[in-house]
Amino acid sequence: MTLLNVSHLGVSFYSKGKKATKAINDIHFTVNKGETVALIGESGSGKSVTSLAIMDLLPENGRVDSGKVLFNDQNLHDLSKKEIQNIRGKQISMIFQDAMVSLNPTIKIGKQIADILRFHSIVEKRQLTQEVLRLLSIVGFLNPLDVYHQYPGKLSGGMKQRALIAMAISCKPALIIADEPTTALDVTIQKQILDLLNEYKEQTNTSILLITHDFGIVAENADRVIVMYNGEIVESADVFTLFNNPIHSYTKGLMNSIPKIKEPKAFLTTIRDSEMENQYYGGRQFAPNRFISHVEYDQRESRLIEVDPGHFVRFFTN
Ligand SMILES: Nc1ncnc2c1ncn2[C@@H]1O[C@H](COP(=O)(O)OP(=O)(O)OP(=O)(O)O)[C@@H](O)[C@H]1O
Repeated sequence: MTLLNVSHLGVSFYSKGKKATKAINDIHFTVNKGETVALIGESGSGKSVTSLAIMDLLPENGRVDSGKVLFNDQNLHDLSKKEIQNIRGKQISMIFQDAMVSLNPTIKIGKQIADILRFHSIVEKRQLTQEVLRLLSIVGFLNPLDVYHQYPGKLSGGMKQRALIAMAISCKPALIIADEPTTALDVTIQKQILDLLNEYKEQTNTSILLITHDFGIVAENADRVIVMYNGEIVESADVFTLFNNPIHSYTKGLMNSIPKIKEPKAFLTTIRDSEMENQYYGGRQFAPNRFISHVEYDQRESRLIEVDPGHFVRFFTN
């Protein structure tokens, strides 16, 4: 059952005296109930702008110039400020990479979680503390009372992410948008945090939109994958299909740039031009690709074409 339906979403940024710049174009995907969908792409590909546009949280100079975001069949962009505020945090919550952006350093953890519960009237006042302690223990704190009375600055990176997850799940949201939730953490803690999110998802049938640049994280956590490049979706499929049969040359290049333990480091993180050379599939030319100039690209049309059931690839159509 579809929970989130993003259709033909486009966002541009405007700055005085300059031409508007398109950050994302024709973004089109769904998230079903209980599903984890990963948005993956290099830095600047438009992952964060997509999630901010969904939540109506774009910076002032950013504007949605096309498309719709249906959440439970309701277009979020038709709602008043107050209505969308009620959905944010309660039905859709966000976890960001940098916990200190979301946690107020001057307020104790327990009060910050209690404030959310109070804002959305989730439990009665006399049950607030008990509920906060319950949430802190769900996210793995063995000493919830100590954490309740801590300021965020006293917690390690992993503990801060746990506290953020406690905040994110406090209102039992239907959808969690996790934007690089573990990028700042070391690998062991990263796994613990993602396992925690997955466990919660399994138990509650919550949906997750996971934003990452890490194919390893995608392989272990996502049901479906959307590959973004230069503000557009270039390929999307279920995780098994994408890993076993990537089609777009950009997806292949991105996969080959995953660090391999035995290769020298200098070789690892760039997508080699040779991997982008095969520009055609079944007689159709991939769009976009780095062998085509901006000018030519602007003059041509492209769209996602379903090459196999549920497997979409972007090709030029003219
Ligand atoms: N406030 C802004 N003003 C102008 N352009 C912006 C603004 N925020 C983002 N952009 C542009 O939108 C495009 C997409 O950026 P976005 O942050 O979504 O990329 P990303 O894939 O999330 O990258 P990262 O992984 O580095 O966060 C980029 O070209 C970026 O320069």
